[in-house]
Amino acid sequence: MSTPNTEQVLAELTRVLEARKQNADPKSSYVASLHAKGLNKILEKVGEECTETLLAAKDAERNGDNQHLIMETADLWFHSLVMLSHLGENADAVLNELARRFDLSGHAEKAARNNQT
Ligand SMILES: N=c1c2ncn([C@@H]3O[C@H](COP(=O)(O)OP(=O)(O)OP(=O)(O)O)[C@@H](O)[C@H]3O)c2ncn1[C@@H]1O[C@H](COP(=O)(O)O)[C@@H](O)[C@H]1O
Repeated sequence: MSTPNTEQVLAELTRVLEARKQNADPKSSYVASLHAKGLNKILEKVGEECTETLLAAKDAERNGDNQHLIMETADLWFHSLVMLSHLGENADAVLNELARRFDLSGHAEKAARNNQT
């Protein structure tokens, strides 16, 4: 099987996450078990994975091996997608927001945000 592209991976994961949220038994599905435990548990996992990712990045800088960092970042992305799903959103909303920012400098975007407040 060829390596799936970014769009295919996010689309398939989004489909599976939605199906697990709707139909799955928390005893057999980790995703369903997170939804059953509620938002605070999901946020706890996002926070944990965020910290683990930061530590893995520092290790990667020290030892030149990015493999652990990639695993931790995958955990962080996955739990962030479960968080979005729990709140009725999905990866498309984030991808659309990133697409909206194409060709917009980070400095200009930040200035526009500050002018809104
Ligand atoms: N991508 C993932 C994925 N990444 C990480 N994880 C799980 O996330 C958990 C977090 O890791 P931890 O080491 O923090 O787990 P833990 O210590 O057991 O967790 P806690 O006791 O602290 O809650 C592990 O159980 C991982 O297996 C994932 N679980 C599921 N998926 C995807 O979601 C789909 C649906 O999963 P199920 O709902 O389990 O069928 C799967 O087919 C995958 O595509």
